[in-house]
Amino acid sequence: MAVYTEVPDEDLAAFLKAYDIGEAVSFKGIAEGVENTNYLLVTTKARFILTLYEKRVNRDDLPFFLGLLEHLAARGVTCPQPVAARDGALLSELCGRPAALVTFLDGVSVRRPTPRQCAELGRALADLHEAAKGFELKRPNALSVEGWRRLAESARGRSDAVAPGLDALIAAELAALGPTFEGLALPSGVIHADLFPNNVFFLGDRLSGLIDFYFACDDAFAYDVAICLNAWCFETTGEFNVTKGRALLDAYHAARPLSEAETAALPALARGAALRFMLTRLVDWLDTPPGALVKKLDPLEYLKKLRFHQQAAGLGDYGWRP
Ligand SMILES: Nc1ncnc2c1ncn2[C@@H]1O[C@H](COP(=O)(O)OP(=O)(O)OP(=O)(O)O)[C@@H](O)[C@H]1O
Ligand SMILES: N[C@@H](CCO)C(=O)O
Repeated sequence: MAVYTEVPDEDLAAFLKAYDIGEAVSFKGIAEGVENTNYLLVTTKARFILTLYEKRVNRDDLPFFLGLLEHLAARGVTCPQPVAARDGALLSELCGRPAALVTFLDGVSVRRPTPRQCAELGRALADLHEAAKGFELKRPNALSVEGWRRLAESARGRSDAVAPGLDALIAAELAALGPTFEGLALPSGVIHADLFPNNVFFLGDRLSGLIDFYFACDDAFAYDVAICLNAWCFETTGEFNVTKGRALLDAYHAARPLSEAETAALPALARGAALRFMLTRLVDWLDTPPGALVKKLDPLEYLKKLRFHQQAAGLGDYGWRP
């Protein structure tokens, strides 16, 4: 579930008065997602997604996210477009939360992507990196090394209950990866930073849209590639699928060639990306009260990926060469 905030009918009606989007025909909470509250709103004119921004989204970041969607849509990326109220505002307030309406995208997300779909994703990621160039707002990555250290601190003394030895492993990874990440000087710009299969829509094998830009930030493009390798190219059994990895990297590289420095950094970036998602999942796992109506994501899935990257000797283990 991700309906943290129930919107009473009268509040919705008052909210909609500010928009010129027709009369509401239906309004339903969307079960998927873990971060924000999302509703599907159908009006006499079109379908929309109404998002109420919850705990992890900082209100000050919303102009970045909504402005980015406008910038990308104007450059041919199929992503939700913010809908302005009559007074031109993209951001509003509903039930005490910041709220925005965006356009509805057609398509379905896939659970087990095929190599063909990994290739589509690779190309779309490269196009996204190119299209975001020139976006004037900046947002540092709050979940880079400093963020990992904060998460590790919050889990310290509790993580061994999730997996024996996890506290020590996290400390060792931070010591090994921290300086590497802080010293990276790779081509950077706006990255999505959470482009998991549930945030990508397909119509058949054709990628039809990208959603959920609420972790987007300025960071190394190759780090975004590494996040996607983790999210798209491992099997549910925990093995890295070299065919999917090759498909994703070939397609990305064809659209935005990776430099030598970027390719050399990929294994370390993938290891850092695995640590990042393991940590956010771990802290959510530890802090979510039993019985809370939210789907907890398994930190151990990312521990397995992290172990794969720890043992990888180089790009050869990913089955790819530029
Ligand atoms: N513009 C859109 N068009 C169509 N469906 C959408 C759109 N935005 C969101 N959805 C639907 O709502 C669901 C949740 O959205 P989203 O992924 O943005 O939520 P979230 O809480 O930020 O999730 P998470 O961070 O866990 O991925 C999506 O899986 C999708 O089904
Ligand atoms: N994509 C994230 C959750 C949403 O931010 C994960 O799978 O851990």
